[in-house]
Amino acid sequence: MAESGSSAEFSSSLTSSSLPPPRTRIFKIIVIGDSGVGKTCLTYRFCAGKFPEKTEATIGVDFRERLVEIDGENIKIQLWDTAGQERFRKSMVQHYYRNVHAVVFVYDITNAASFHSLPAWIEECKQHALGTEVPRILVGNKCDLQDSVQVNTDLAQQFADAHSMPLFETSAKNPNSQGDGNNGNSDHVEAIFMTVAHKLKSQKPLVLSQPPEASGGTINLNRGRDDGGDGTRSWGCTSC
Ligand SMILES: Nc1nc2c(ncn2[C@@H]2O[C@H](COP(=O)(O)OP(=O)(O)OP(=O)(O)O)[C@@H](O)[C@H]2O)c(=O)[nH]1
Ligand SMILES: [Mg+2]
Repeated sequence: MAESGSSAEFSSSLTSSSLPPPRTRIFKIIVIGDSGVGKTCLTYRFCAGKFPEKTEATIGVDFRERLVEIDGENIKIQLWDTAGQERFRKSMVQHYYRNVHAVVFVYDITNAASFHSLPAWIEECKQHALGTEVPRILVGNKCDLQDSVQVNTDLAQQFADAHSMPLFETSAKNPNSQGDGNNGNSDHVEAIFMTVAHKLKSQKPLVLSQPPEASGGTINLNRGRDDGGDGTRSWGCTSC
C-alpha cells in the first residue's frame, strides 16, 4: 500500500503546475575552413543580421549566438567561428571539437585552394573523433563574385555527394539574391543555418548542452574581446 501511495504522489507531482519551465537547448555548430573564406562574415550575418563592414583574421575562436524558435521550442544556435590560420588555432583545436552537434565546412568559390583544402579539414574532424552521426554541411561562399568563380557547382556537388554532405552556395555579403541579377541561385545564409538547426532538432534527444563558460572550467582560454553588441564573444590562445 505504501508503494501505491508513493506512486500516486509521484504522478500528481508530475502533473502539477510547479514543473520548472523547459530549458533552452543549445546547438553547438562549428564553422571551419581556410582563412579568408568568410566564416566570420557568414556567422555574423546569421547572428547580427548584416554583413560586417570590416573583419580581421579570427584569433582562436569567436562565439556568436542566436535564439530561434522551432516548432514552438526555443533553441539557442551557438556558432563557433574558428580561425582558419594555423598559427591562430593550433593550441585550441581540441576545444572546438568537444560536444559538437554539427560542422559547417566553408570554402570560397573564387579560391580553388580553399576548396582543395577541404579533405584536410575533414581529416581534422576525423582525428578529433567526430562521429558520422554529427551532421556536416558544405558551404561555398562569395557567390556574389560570379565573375571570379574558380570552383564550379558541379565539382563542388560531386565532392559533397562523395562525403554525404548537402551543398549550399551562398554569399555572406549579399544573401538576398532576389532581383540583383547576380547570384540568383544562391542560398540564403539564414536558410542554411536554420536547416542545420531543424535537422538537429529532429534528431537530438532532449539533452541540454552547456555554454562554454559554464562547462566546468574545461575550456582554459584567456578571455579576449567582449561582446560588442552583436552577440560575439572572443577567446584567444595564450601561445598566439
Ligand atoms: N564579396 C564577398 N566578400 C566576402 C564574403 N564573405 C566574406 N568576404 C570577405 O572576405 C574576407 C575574409 O572574410 P572573413 O569572414 O574574415 O574570413 P574568415 O574565414 O573568417 O577568415 P579567418 O578568420 O582568417 O579564418 C573579408 O574581406 C570579407 O569582407 C562574401 O560573401 N562576398
Ligand atoms: Mg574569421
